[in-house]
Amino acid sequence: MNVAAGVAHSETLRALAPQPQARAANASARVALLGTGTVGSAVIARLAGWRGGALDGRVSLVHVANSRRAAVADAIAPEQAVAALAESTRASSLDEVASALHGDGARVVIDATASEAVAERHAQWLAQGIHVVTACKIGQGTTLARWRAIREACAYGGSGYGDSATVGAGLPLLRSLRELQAGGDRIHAIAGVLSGSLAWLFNHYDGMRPFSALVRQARDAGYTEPDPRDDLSGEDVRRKLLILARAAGVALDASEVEVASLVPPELAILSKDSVDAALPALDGPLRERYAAAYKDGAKLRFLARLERGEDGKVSAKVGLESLPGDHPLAGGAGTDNKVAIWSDRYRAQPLVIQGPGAGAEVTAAGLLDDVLRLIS
Ligand SMILES: NC(=O)C1=CN([C@@H]2O[C@H](COP(=O)(O)OP(=O)(O)OC[C@H]3O[C@@H](n4cnc5c(N)ncnc54)[C@H](O)[C@@H]3O)[C@@H](O)[C@H]2O)C=CC1
Ligand SMILES: N[C@@H](CC=O)C(=O)O
Repeated sequence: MNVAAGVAHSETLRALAPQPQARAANASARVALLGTGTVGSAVIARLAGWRGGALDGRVSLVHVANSRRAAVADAIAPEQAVAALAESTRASSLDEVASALHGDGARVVIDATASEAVAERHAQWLAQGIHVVTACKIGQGTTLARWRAIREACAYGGSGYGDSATVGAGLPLLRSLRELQAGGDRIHAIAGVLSGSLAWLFNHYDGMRPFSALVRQARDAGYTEPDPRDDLSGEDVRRKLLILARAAGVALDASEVEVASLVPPELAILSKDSVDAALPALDGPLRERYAAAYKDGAKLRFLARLERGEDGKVSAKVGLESLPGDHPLAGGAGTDNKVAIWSDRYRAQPLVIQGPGAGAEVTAAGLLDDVLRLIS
């Protein structure tokens, strides 16, 4: 187990980095938005809502793309972005993002996709001095090599990585972990509900309505991943736990997280298009889990746990647990994430952070907060 790998040679890299291009102080930041689905559309709507207010003019949308098309212009009015994209005949190409951003002002890519191909580019953009703000966890929450490449590219390019939306949909989780450590604390343990969709499902499931019907409802409300099996399998929570662990100084590998999936094998093997019809495969096993918990007066909660012993040994696991009804982590409503953090100063009573952990609007707000922080 590697602990506290951190950013070994970031200082050296920063010294070698090209000086960021001088940019006009009053220029709007140039922003490329990748993804116009649930989260990307909410980013566009929030930008449109800035019109006429204090934040008007802080950013210019210069590139808006989904997986098929892109609209590129010197300033795309957010109100026109959806129509501009629909009318565009330009094919979406990740190769064109950096050139579209060229010009005065800070440059930012907002990743509102769930795309491996986009995540693979994060480090390249960062190394070019382009800030990356992401809702997608595939950048920092998969391999250690990619996580390290992102850290090193930030140091090299003098750029920033906005990741608040990757865990807790913008809740001040990563920020708090970083601030505790900046103040000299060592993080001892983290435990809690990290999935907004699974929180919503287990807050609503009463053993009567089929669990699969609730999964469809959570998907339609925009809480699940594009493929809800990414939530139900625990993979999304594993990624979030990896992001938290790495931010807490634990260079955890994905294989070191024990994951108990809720997806039965017959559902796991299907193509994405066949998933909806097969969701009822979830119903029987979850009815049984619910009945057993109910008999004991317990509540089902999908939890992530990370513990670091004094000797540096780390254990990490993700899965459904049956908690006593009055357990502190059993509380919350809707899509609430609820996360307890133990550190040097919070030894006996943890710091607890709770709030909505999924949904387009909170996620878009988290992304744009990061953009504003990075360009100011
Ligand atoms: N829905 C939520 O509550 C939250 C979602 N997230 C993350 O936000 C991301 C987006 O989620 P949704 O909006 O729900 O997904 P979605 O499936 O609604 O939208 C994804 C968008 O990405 C686009 N896309 C895919 N590949 C692309 C490429 N190469 N270039 C440009 N665009 C590309 C698609 O065309 C689509 O417009 C995911 O990574 C998810 O984990 C994070 C926090 C909360
Ligand atoms: N699908 C995710 C969305 C936010 O990251 C979740 O359910 O938490």
